[in-house]
Order: sequence, then C-alpha cells, then structure tokens
Amino acid sequence: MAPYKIVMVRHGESEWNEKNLFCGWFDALLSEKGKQEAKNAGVALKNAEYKFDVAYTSVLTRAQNTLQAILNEIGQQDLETIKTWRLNERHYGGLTGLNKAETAAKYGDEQVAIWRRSFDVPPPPMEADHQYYDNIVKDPRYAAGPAPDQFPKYESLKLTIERTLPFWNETIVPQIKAGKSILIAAHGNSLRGIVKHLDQLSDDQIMALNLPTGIPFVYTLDEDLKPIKSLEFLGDPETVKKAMEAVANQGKAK
Ligand SMILES: Cc1ccc(S(=O)(=O)Nc2cc3c(c(O)c2O)C(=O)c2ccccc2C3=O)cc1
Repeated sequence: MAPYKIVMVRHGESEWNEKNLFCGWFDALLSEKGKQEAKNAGVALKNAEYKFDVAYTSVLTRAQNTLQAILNEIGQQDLETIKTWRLNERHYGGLTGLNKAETAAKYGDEQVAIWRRSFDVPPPPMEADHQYYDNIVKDPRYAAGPAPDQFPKYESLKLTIERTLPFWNETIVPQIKAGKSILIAAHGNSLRGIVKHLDQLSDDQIMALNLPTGIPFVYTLDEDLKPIKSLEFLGDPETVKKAMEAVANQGKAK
C-alpha cells in the first residue's frame, strides 16, 4: 500500500497571534487574515484534488475552524473528524495572555532568552488565580481528558511532544497503515512534534522550525513510515516558494 501520503496544516492566524499574545490553550478565534488563510488552504487542496477519509484536529476552535474551511472548499463538509486535546497547542502556563513587553517586564530579558532557546525549560505554571484558569480548566471540552490530575498548568516543547506522539502512534499510524487518506489541522508546536518524529530531527533542529500558518504540507512515507518526501507545501507557486524559503532560512538563522 505504501507510499503513504498524509496532509497537515497549521491553523490560520488567530486573533491572539495578530495581537502577539501567548495563546496556548486559550480558545482564541481565527483573525480575518486567518480565515482567509484557511480558505486558501482549502483552495490549494481542492486544486491538488485531495480527498480525505478522516481528519484529526485539536479541541481548540482555531484549528477546528481551519479544518472546516478546508473541508468546505473541497466539498467534504461532513468528513469524519476526531478532536483531541493531544493535538492542542503548547500550554504556555502563566504567560497565557501576555505580550512581548509584558513578558519581558515580568520575567526579564534573560529569562525570555532562556525560554526561547530551550526545548525542556517550561514557562511558569498557570495557577488557579490566573485570569484564564477557570476559562480553560473548567471548559467542558476537556471532560474526555486530560484527567484532572494530569491537566497541564504549563508545557515545555518536550512535554508537548510527549503528549502528542502517543496519539500519533496509537491512533493516526494505524489509520495510515490501513490506507486511509488523512488530514491533520493542528498547531505549530503539536505539528512540530509529529515533524520531529517523522524526520528524526534534533531538539535544536525542531526549535528552529516555525511552520507557516494556513499552508498545507504533505509527507510521503514508505511502508515503515519513513519519509520519502518531507514538508512538501501545497499552494500557488508564490505561496509555496515563500514557505520553502522561510523554512529554509529559519534553519540558517543564528
Ligand atoms: C507573545 C510574545 C512574547 C515574546 C516574544 S519574543 O519576541 O520574545 N520571542 C519569543 C519569546 C518566547 C518564545 C519564542 O519562541 C519567541 O520567538 C518561546 O518559544 C517561549 C516558550 C516558552 C516560554 C516563553 C517563550 C518566549 O518568551 C514573541 C511573542
């Protein structure tokens, strides 16, 4: 049955991306630009004549709405869709809702620089008195998990990947091997976990990779799910060229 193809897409720009706020598990909506990015992703997949058997997304609205915009464009509005917290964005803990200046003012430039370059240094926890604690922890969408005693108060990139990969290995991989055509609409850091795993990237390599919002990318995999082709972006030539250049240059950025 190999080679297998799987399509992934980072959700379009959110309203908190637009305001440059740490978002994480806060359920920000897509900005108008993000809605257009999501529609464009659907057009790219429609033009490439993709059809899917099942989709996977997070429990967060920005990813779900990106997925729905895509499905609307390709005429698969009612596609079976599995939603899981394991595909959520990284949980930024007590930084949730802060902008760059507020973060630096509260924790200092040195601490920010440490967080920026760290794979396993977590942000401060989101404590019960945090302004978004109840909004997130008491959200009924988490009734199916994580368990209350496992509910994250913060995540490093390492911790994020450690909770995303079990879903990839236990739920998505069997579906790939069963020959299903799969679309994943998720977040920058949960998708980093899957990309890191597939391409066997180092901690530093994956931290240097910032996936563009709203541009679908394809992995072509062999029978052992080893990549034959990685990160193949879909879209108009200009969009694809910019995405490839952006990703390539990130690897060079010092
Ligand atoms: C909302 C926001 C704050 C800080 C910046 S930044 O210009 O300082 N760049 C930046 C900052 C960080 C990060 C980052 O990637 C970044 O580019 C992080 O990844 C990060 C992870 C966990 C805790 C803190 C950080 C973090 O402060 C950008 C956007």
